[in-house]
Amino acid sequence: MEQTELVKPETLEDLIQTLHKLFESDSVNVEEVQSIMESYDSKPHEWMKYAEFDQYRYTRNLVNEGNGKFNLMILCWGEGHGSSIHDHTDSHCFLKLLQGQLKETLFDWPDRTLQGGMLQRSQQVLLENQCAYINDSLGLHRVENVSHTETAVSLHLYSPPFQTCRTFDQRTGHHNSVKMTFWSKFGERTPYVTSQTVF
Ligand SMILES: N[C@@H](CS(=O)O)C(=O)O
Ligand SMILES: [Fe+2]
Repeated sequence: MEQTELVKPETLEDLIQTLHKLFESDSVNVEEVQSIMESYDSKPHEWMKYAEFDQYRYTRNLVNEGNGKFNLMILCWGEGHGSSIHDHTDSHCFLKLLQGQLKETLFDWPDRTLQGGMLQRSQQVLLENQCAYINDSLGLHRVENVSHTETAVSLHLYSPPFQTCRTFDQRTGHHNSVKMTFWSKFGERTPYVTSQTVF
């Protein structure tokens, strides 16, 4: 895999332009994308306009559609908000902390002989500017803002983009397919739909 000459992105806009370049080719260099995302030092004034919080659950705010190659979005987590255990629909998933901390719990895929619930494999707490990576071949995850006093904001890149994923019941391993919605797109609130994903 050829290495692209990577300059540290000073602004969120620089990061987006660099990501467009990295995704021009059809093969994704995971290490390159992860390091370029990690190298951007979060500046709240650059992403504040996308940061919308909801009282009950984390919000997903679309920032850029990556020339169709990826979706870049900002997720805002109120105190104690967390996701279900879920997959990523065979896409690459990069998760960078812009503010606060998030706990990621990795799970093995449930198998038929599931006794005593899905196997929790590992946990990590992601700190500001750190970037994690997952894809379905690595497993499933649950992501939580476990703080009772601080919110968290994270930057996510999914390639290829996807609109549905599967959530898993930790006790039984049974899964449901869910549609994933955006709270806002490009800084504008999306119209409220009753079938908002409780994700
Ligand atoms: N993959 C989740 C967010 S996460 O942090 O797992 C989503 O796109 O809503
Ligand atoms: Fe996820």
